[in-house]
Amino acid sequence: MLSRVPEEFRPSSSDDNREITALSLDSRKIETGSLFAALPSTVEGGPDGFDFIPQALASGASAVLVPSNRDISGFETKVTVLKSNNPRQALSLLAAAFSQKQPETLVAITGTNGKTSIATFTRQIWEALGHKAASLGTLGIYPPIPNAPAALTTPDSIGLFNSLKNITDLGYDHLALEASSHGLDQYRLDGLRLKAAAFSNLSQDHLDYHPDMASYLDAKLRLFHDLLPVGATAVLNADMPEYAQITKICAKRNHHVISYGHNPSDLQVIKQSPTTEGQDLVLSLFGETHKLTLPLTGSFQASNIMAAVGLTLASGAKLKEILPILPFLKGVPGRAEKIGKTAKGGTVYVDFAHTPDAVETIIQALRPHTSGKLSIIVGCGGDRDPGKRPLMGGIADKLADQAYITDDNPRTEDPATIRAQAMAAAPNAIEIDDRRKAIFKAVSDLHDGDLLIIAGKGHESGQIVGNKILPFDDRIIAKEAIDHTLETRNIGGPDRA
Ligand SMILES: CC(=O)N[C@H]1[C@@H](OP(=O)(O)OP(=O)(O)OC[C@H]2O[C@@H](n3ccc(=O)[nH]c3=O)[C@H](O)[C@@H]2O)O[C@H](CO)[C@@H](O)[C@@H]1O[C@H](C)C(=O)N[C@@H](C)C(=O)N[C@H](CCC(=O)O)C(=O)O
Ligand SMILES: Nc1ncnc2c1ncn2[C@@H]1O[C@H](COP(=O)(O)OP(=O)(O)OP(=O)(O)O)[C@@H](O)[C@H]1O
Ligand SMILES: N[C@H](CCC[C@H](N)C(=O)O)C(=O)O
Ligand SMILES: [Mg+2]
Repeated sequence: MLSRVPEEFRPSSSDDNREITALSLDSRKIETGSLFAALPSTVEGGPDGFDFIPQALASGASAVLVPSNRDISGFETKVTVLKSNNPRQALSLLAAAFSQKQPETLVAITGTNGKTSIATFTRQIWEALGHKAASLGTLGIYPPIPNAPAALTTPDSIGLFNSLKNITDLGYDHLALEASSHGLDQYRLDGLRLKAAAFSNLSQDHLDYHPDMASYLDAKLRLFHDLLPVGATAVLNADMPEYAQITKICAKRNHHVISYGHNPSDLQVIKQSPTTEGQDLVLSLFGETHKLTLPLTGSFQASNIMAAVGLTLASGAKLKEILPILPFLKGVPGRAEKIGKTAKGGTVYVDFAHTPDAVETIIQALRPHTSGKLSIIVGCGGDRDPGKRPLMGGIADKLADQAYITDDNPRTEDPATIRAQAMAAAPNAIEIDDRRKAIFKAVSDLHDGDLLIIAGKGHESGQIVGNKILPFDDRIIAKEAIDHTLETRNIGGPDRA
């Protein structure tokens, strides 16, 4: 019988004694005895999973999940048929039922920027408190585990719930995961048993997928509307223009709200003073003043840390236990990560800013650490929101002393066209097609006290060109470029440095 299938999805005929052994949403990856979820594409004109049912059956599928409105007369007698008005959501609930196990303390973070940072800091705080904790998102699963799904920030529901089981089986009972807007919109996370959820901020991204900013926000709000259980904790950025709107949803769901930010809030950043190694903070935490030294560069990291404090409080930790941990937090790979100094004394950072707001944020965050000029390398991803390109180019050009426009991940688009769209709003920028050349040029242009931000790819270890991923790591190339300045100095003598 379909023992692991929740009652609501079982077919009405009860003489079905086939067991479903696994789930799949891809007809090319069917194992014998599995259920094939025949999902319509999320993109207009994309392939329809329904058309691949014959292929799935030929590969040994013993059941299919189909949209309720589809005509199944062709294969009804050959196979168990499950129907749903919302097959993507049904698949997630099935995946949750199949995997069963989830870490006891599970929190999710949504927002345009900051999800990875907040998930990482949350994990670090839990670890320091002695919990076996993990994070899941753009950086994959950390600590790494076998058979982790690759590539997406929020994996597909089958991969996600399978990972939650594996994480739990390995003894991790605390997990912070990233909830992307695609993931929420495609119901990849339905079925999570969340203790808390955070919303970091909203700014333009992904308008290639969401029709407009309102739909983008709606996708993110699903986390609070639909997924965070009644009575659980919502950690909300009080600086967001949408803050009042989100708190209304939370009030309806009887969520306990912990607010954070620079505006009056439970976890309020009152003052930030940049230091050579990070920043000094004055905080008002539930009305009490605290001073804190953070070893992290970038004013935005203070907000991300307050969000992580909110999430760890929501999971039962006490403020007095959390505060002593904060001065020892480590930076997040590829986020405002300092790479080194050139022979002439310029400093190089790598950052994952790939939205207009993040480009602005990182320039403003690192400006106080520059005694000379600040330059930035910016590129824009192909097959992603083209509306971001002139905005990113324009902000870089306006706010930095020198912007360099180069390639990011062109994917299947023409890189020259992408660069031209960014250059259109960046009259003073220098265009260099090859990213490696751009890094070498920008690094060699640095003088004493200057600072360079290499933005867009952060931790990424490859460059996606067409359908290939070519090895490329900004941090490695930046080191090579820095070393080149040091070698050139050694060869030419100090007077040429
Ligand atoms: C645009 C998008 O989000 N697409 C996601 C969506 O794919 P889809 O269902 O639309 O796929 P499709 O190719 O149109 O095919 C339709 C169906 O037919 C099936 N099919 C297709 C061909 C075949 O031979 N056999 C077969 O069964 C497919 O498996 C699929 O179920 O559902 C799939 C399963 O969950 C995802 O893997 C896929 O992510 C693609 C690969 C992707 O690149 N997504 C990116 C944009 C994404 O999700 N990014 C977010 C944002 C990160 C951030 O915050 O910045 C993320 O969470 O990573
Ligand atoms: N709180 C914040 N406010 C504004 N910008 C931020 C904030 N936190 C991080 N950033 C910027 O966004 C970049 C990406 O940060 P992070 O990886 O934490 O975000 P993310 O939401 O996980 O991104 P993605 O959507 O790609 O998963 C950082 O490198 C930084 O430039
Ligand atoms: N999670 C982000 C990553 C973008 C990284 C950037 N390097 C790009 O390729 O645009 C996205 O899928 O939009
Ligand atoms: Mg992320």
